[in-house]
Amino acid sequence: MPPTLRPGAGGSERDVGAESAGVRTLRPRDMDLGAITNHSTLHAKPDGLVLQYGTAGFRTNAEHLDHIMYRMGLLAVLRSKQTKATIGVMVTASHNPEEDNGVKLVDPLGEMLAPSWEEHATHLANAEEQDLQRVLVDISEIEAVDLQQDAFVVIGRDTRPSGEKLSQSVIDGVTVLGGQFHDYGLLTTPQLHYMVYCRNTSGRYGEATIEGYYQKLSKAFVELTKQASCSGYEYRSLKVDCANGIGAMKLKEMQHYVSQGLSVQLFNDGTKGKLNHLCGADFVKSHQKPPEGMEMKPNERCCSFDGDADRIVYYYWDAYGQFHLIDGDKIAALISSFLKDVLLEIGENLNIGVVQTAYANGSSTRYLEEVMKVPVYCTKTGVKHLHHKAQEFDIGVYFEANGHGTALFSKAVEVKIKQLAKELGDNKGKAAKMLENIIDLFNQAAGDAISDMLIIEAILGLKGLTVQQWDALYMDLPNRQLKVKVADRRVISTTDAERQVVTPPGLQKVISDLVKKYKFSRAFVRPSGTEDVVRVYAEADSQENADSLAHEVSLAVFQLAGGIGERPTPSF
Ligand SMILES: CC(=O)N[C@H]1[C@@H](OP(=O)(O)O)O[C@H](CO)[C@@H](O)[C@@H]1O
Ligand SMILES: [Mg+2]
Repeated sequence: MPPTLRPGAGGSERDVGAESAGVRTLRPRDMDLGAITNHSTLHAKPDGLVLQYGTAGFRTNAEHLDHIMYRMGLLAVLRSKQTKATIGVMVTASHNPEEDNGVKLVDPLGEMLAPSWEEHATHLANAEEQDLQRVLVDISEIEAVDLQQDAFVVIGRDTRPSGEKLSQSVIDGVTVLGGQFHDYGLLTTPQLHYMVYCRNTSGRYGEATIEGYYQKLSKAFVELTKQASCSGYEYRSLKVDCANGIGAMKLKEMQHYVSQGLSVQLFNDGTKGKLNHLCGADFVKSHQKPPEGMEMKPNERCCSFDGDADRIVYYYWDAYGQFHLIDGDKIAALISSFLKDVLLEIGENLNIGVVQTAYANGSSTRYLEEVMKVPVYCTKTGVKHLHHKAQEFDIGVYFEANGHGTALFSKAVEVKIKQLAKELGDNKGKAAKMLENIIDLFNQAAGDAISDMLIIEAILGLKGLTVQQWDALYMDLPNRQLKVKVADRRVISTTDAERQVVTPPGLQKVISDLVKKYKFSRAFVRPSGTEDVVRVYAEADSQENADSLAHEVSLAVFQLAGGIGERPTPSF
């Protein structure tokens, strides 16, 4: 029996004298199902549209997302009630084209939504109008949500034109379920994660305002640059491609806080170009070439953010006109080697782990394991998997090859380093203070282009490393990524952190045989969680061989996994 209606929408009206939370948590006055349905008709779901909460939430053309936003507002309230904490909702489609948009929920400690709730999100998003009430009731029951509990939701959005209206639909969903909210408006994705983390740790992590974010990061950064031995102009200037996105606005706001230690020159700042079009971290990484709209001189250190500023990659032209990409793998190598050195200096033996995905370049894994002697772990694609694994170490460094990552420090480590910074003198004390600032500079809620950029700049300055020296840590194996269109990408299932195909039968054997034809080679395929494609990755001893292996694997996918449209042709 569905609960009866109560008049009026939203608010935080209490059901006085209700039974204690537990067995059946739903009571007539807890959810105004009538109002939920009425408002839902204003955010009607297009008939037959099925979307899935993927690697990074829902993402598609912005025109198909209004109902999703409303429903994610509803879900955020339930999650907030259940966790008794502030929940975040970020409206963004990251590196996707400007016409797209998307949404993801942020859990209490600034991390990605728990997997069981991703399933609820998918059910709720795909419920037909007449089933919406039932699905909401089901979720509340399964998760034993105490509907008496207050709910608080914070919302942020990137610069997409559709963002404002879609945020409004989220707010509609939040208020109709009686939730309170704060709309931060324009934010980078990691800034929203930061806000959620701050709010749920009573300000211990930082102040939950944009000013608080700038203050925390810039204070740590400026302290670090004071300790740097190299502070010449070339160490302080950096060119940044902002993908015509939110990163430009936020970096402009932040510029004067860090100007003492860093001078940034912004390109693709959104004044002319289109979001992510021929620029941004994803473009640079996948095309392995510089973005348009950036003036680069040989040996100048440059970097690119993606559309919502949670990824960063570095690069430069050498004196011979060759382009060098420094991706997430090399960022992880720089950071973990720096952390190892600092710990050695302090005399602390902590366990550091580096977490990667199958897309990590084979050379990076070899370098980390064999030269740096740090343990490396491989997880499935998607930051939530890496983040989760990284939490197992005293210090967990995680990066996707595309430049999304950060480092996590256990509470015990943070406390210990703070204490050592106070107690120790001389070089040990200096190193402990350095590490204390580095910890503050990392966004431990999520990978963050601004925070990562400041960390990299600080480390290069402290170590006196040029971009070429950093690049020379190891040589990437030539690699290629391709996409194959198939009728239903779910026919491909994988195991071993996505490095082996399970279905369709026979495909793995073909891939393994192809890989054997080349030297230093590796290849794998997996269905994308953000696009309707199957991704193919290959690496080998030469670019020609990597291209050729990737192409052959694409053909195998096309043939064995129901390819549609044109057969893949060699495109390099
Ligand atoms: C190969 C690749 O770069 N995949 C990206 C991409 O996921 P796919 O599931 O591959 O579409 O978008 C994710 C979200 O931004 C990111 O976490 C991931 O690394
Ligand atoms: Mg992004």
